[in-house]
Amino acid sequence: MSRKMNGCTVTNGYNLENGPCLPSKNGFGCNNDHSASCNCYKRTRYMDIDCQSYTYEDIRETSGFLLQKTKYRPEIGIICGSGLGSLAESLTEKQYIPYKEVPHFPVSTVKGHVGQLVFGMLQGVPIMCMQGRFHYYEGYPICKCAMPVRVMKMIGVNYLIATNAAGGLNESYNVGDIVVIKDHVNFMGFAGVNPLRGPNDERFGPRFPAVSKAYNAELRAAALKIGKEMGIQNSLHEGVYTCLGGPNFETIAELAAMKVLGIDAVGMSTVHEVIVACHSGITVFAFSLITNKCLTTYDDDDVANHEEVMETAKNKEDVLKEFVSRMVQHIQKIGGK
Ligand SMILES: O=P(O)(O)O[C@H]1O[C@H](CO)[C@@H](O)[C@H]1O
Ligand code: HPA
Repeated sequence: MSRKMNGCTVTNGYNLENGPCLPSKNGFGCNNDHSASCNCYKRTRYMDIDCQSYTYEDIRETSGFLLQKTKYRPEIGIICGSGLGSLAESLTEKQYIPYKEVPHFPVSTVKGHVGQLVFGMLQGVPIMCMQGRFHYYEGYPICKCAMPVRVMKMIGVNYLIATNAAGGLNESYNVGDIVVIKDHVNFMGFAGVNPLRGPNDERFGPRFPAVSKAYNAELRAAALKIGKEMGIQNSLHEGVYTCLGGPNFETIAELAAMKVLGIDAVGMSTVHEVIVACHSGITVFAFSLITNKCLTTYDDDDVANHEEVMETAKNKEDVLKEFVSRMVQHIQKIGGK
């Protein structure tokens, strides 16, 4: 079926001459004629509709905009998971920048993800915090979900603290526990859904990055030590996380399969951010808050739901703020500013 979109004829979502026809970006990058001189054309001519990566220049435009807007020059970035936006509230001298004001940025559509950047100080350290992240199930291509990590890097961020809400599949986990992520299984990547898919611009990182050490060992060890100091060692674990496409929670059979594969915590985020961080040379620390137990038998009366996820996150707010704050202090000690 053909129709007109942004001045070009689109057939089943494609402008047959120039590749997918992107909506106007409010003057950023697209001049709407979709000719060879148009960034939309340049960005998409080699790619299919699911892989409209941002160019280096796009990311420079976004980071340039932010650097102009804020006096902060953070080396540490934090991504707040579902219901964990309050982590950003620990910052002092806060400056809020809504995503909708930032060129090229997606907007948040999920309950529990405010949709703004928060710049400020934590433990005397400048921080850039995402109060709201992007998930594949929202309809964004996976490279778009991970794009803010490239922006962080260009702003000067060298350490990423990625947080998420996750279901606990490991039977020893309880609701409210913290899992320091030591590794992930990229299920979506098995099917080719990877934020690095598409032409590689070496200025972002190498074509074939190693991700076997994605979750920094020194920071993981520090987190376990901090947990001990806080007296939460019995509810603190190290484990393997996986990201599924969502938005539905998992079936019993899917969970049974994942258990066999050694997965401890199940979510719908983080992996794409960590891959892009790793690609761009950012040191990663990530953890899950276990917001619900994965239900693995057919006779369970309960079912997973987002309200429970949000409620658990709210209940653990204070301990998580303390945990993150101590991690920031540690990172500053070992080299972050
Ligand atoms: O991973 P975060 O963003 O913390 O959110 C998790 O919680 C939501 C489901 O309740 C999903 O978005 C899942 O990914
Ligand atoms: N499954 C997937 N994602 C989640 C869950 C879950 O049980 N809890 C929070 N995010």
